[in-house]
Amino acid sequence: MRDTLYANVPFQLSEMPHRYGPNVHLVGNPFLLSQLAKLCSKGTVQPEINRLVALLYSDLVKTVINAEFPRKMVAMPTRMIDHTPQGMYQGEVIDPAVRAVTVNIARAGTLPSQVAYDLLNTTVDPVLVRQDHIIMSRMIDAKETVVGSNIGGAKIGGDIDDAFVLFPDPMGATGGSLCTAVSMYKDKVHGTPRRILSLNLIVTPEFLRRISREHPDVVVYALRLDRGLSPPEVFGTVPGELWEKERGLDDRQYIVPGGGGFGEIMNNAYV
Ligand SMILES: O=P(O)(O)OC[C@H]1O[C@H](OP(=O)(O)OP(=O)(O)O)[C@H](O)[C@@H]1O
Repeated sequence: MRDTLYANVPFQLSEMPHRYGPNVHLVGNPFLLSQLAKLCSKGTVQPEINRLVALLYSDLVKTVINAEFPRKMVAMPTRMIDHTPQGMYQGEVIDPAVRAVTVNIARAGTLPSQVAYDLLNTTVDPVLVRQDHIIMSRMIDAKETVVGSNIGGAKIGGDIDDAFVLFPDPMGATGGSLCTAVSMYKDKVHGTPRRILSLNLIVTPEFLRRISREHPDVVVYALRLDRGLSPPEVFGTVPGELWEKERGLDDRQYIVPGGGGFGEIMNNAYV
C-alpha cells in the first residue's frame, strides 16, 4: 500500500508584507539577514565575503526553486529494494525535465550565478541547465552619477524557450543593469521563457519601480529592501505604501544602508 505522506509536500514562502505587487518577494529571515548584515559591514573582506555570498545564494536559489519550479510524483527504489519491495520513495520531487538558464551578470553576479548553476545541476536534468555570461558595467558621468548600463560582451549559449531564466545579481540599485540584460534577452534571444526571475540580496524601491514599469513580467526574490534615505514619514510604513517617496539610492546611485559596491569588494578591484 502506498504512503501518501509526500504526495503533496507543503511549501510556503516566509515573506515580508509589502505593496509592490505580486511579482516581488522579500524573503529575508533572521538567519539570512544576520549573514547579510555581516556581509555588508565594514570589516568583511576576502575570503569571508565570497563565503557569505555563496552561502546566501545557496539558500536563495533553493527558496526560488521550491517556490517556482514544478514538481513531479515519482516512485524511486532505494538501496533497500534488494531486501524488501517496500524499499521505494514515493512522493513529490522537483520535476527534473525543466529547462533552466542562469545568467552571469559579470562581475558581482558571477559567483551567485555559479552557485545557482551548480545547484540547478543537482536538482534538474543537467542536460537542460545552462549558464550564460554578460559583461555589464554601470556607466558614470563626470560627477560619478550612474547614467545607464552598458553591455561589453556576451556569451549566450542558445535559446530560452520554455526555460526558467535566472538573473542572480547581489545588488538591485537603479535597475539599469537588470533591465538592460532582460531587454537583450527579449530582443535578441529566441524563445519565450517560462519565467524570468531576479535573485538579489538587496534591492531598492527605485529598482523595484523601474523593473515593474519596464519588465512587469520579471519576478523578484530579494533578501532585503533598503530605503535608508527616505524621508522620516516613510519609516514605519509597509514597504511600497509610500513608494514614490521611498529612497534607497544616494547621489552616486549606491544603496543606503547597503554594503558598498559588492562587485568591487568581491573582486578587490575598485573601478
Ligand atoms: O541596478 P544597477 O544600478 O544597474 O546596479 C547594480 C549593478 O552594480 C553591481 O555590480 P558591479 O559592482 O559588478 O558592477 P558595476 O561596475 O556595474 O558597478 C550590481 O551587482 C549590479 O550588477
